Amino acid sequence: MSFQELYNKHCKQGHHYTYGTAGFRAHNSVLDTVMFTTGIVAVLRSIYLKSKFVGVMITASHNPPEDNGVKIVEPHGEMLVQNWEPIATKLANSASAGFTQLESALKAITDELHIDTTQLACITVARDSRESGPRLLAALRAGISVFSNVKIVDFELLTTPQLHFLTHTLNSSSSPSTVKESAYYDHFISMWNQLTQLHHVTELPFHLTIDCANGIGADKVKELIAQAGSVLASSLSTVNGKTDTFQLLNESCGADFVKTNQTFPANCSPEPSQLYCSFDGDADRVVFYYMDDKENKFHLLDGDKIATLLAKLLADLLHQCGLSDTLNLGVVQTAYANGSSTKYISDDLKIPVSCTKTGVKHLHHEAVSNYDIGVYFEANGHGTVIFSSKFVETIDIALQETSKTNKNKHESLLSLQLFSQLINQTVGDAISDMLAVVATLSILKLKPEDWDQCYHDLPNRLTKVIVPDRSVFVSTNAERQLVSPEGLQAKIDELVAKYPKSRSFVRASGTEDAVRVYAEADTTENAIELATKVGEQVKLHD
Ligand SMILES: CC(=O)N[C@H]1[C@@H](OP(=O)(O)O)O[C@H](CO)[C@@H](O)[C@@H]1O
Ligand SMILES: [Mg+2]
Repeated sequence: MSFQELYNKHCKQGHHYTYGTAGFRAHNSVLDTVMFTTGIVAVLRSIYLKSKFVGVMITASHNPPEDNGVKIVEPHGEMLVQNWEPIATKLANSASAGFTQLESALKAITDELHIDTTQLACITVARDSRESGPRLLAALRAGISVFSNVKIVDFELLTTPQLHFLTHTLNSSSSPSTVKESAYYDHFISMWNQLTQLHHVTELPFHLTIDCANGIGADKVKELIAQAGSVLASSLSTVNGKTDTFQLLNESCGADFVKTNQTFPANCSPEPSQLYCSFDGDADRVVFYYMDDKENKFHLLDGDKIATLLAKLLADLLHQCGLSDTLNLGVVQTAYANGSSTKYISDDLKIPVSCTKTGVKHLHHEAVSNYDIGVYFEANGHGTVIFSSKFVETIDIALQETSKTNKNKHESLLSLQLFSQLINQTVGDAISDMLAVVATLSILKLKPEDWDQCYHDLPNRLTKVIVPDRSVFVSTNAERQLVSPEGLQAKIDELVAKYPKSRSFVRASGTEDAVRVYAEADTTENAIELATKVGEQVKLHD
């Protein structure tokens, strides 16, 4: 089919698209056009990067089942570079205006970036378990097929982090055609086995129940457990694993549900002191929780608690190897991190903390730019740890120089090395993060309550306000202050001054048509009251 025939078959006019916090996301019925143009963008990006594999993931993560979305993965597994987001947006909105507009926008981009569209493009694609996935994949493939010299590796159903990992693996491999999904399980199981054997872990200090949000993570974590040894198989079980009942995706379960409602998901019968975790719809985020044995209350162990647990272990290991002054460790958070966690990291752990804008692409960038070991997590459980090339070289050399007779140092160096590979460094990964947390708790012999003791969360509230035009809410200072609408920040400051230990900020969501209000204070009542009052001010200023 010609370019125009493909366009006519898959594209509709009239919808306005924006590449948001995590790519394009909307109701599936309006997404065919943007799938088509994202196929084109991925081809251009691959050619621009000299035929490296570029990934395209079709998912809408924690959104409702009828939504879907698409995001582009860079060759080494990062999110699409930010200066290409306007290109993706421009092509989508040109296609939405008409075929001639799309054709001329494409020509302008290829001319400006000197892209020769006859060169080879290499693309990896995958989708989550949503019902609209196959139809949207067809639109994406149609966009890719506008170009004649393309190699596509279709991994079919994957979690988002699996696609990131496999795209990176393909680009690093001397024989890409041999890279299969199994490379993911082989790698993480091998690292888990080596790390836990080094520390003589023969059983976990708890049973872990994994809520899979009825999403793609269910099939994939079951595959991992089936292939892993008996330690995991005997201590891990899954609930909410119905990937084939589309309408159940994220329904009363999953990381977003648990974090927002601060309660157990459906189909989970909690037992005191056992550990639980929830994935989101595409398994790139995870939160943990448990029920205490005194009051049988729900306790959330969110992204902040994960970050502090991992940062503490890594800081201790660095100290044991005598490398604390050579390799710098830092934690990256967003404004949504609980104030108590930030205080604990800087005052008690004495580890530097930075704050960035919402969205893992921002945290990742900050971690890579500043630290040899960069621990970054959003409070909602998105995150990972990245390790610099200096870290890799330093540990390699130290391992060669340290004799095995210096058992403690040798073991700490090896632990750091294995840990850096047990974590999926390309992007936050619910499965890999879960393994890292479980390994840490098992090595340190911590029960859920012990982990929770490091600091106590300040009571907080996150709410949404629907406004006619969220684009008027412009923020600065890592989204902690508003510059527009005029006068609103002063009102927020006035309100915050009235509550002890309080903090509040407002920002436009990048994934939903809403403005988010966050508030924390000394008591739950005060946090709720502050969030409500700030929300009222937002409504007055829209
Ligand atoms: C407060 C919050 O949780 N925001 C989420 C949400 O972004 P918003 O831009 O706030 O809609 O979705 C993002 C993508 O999944 C995630 O990275 C981010 O943390
Ligand atoms: Mg997700």
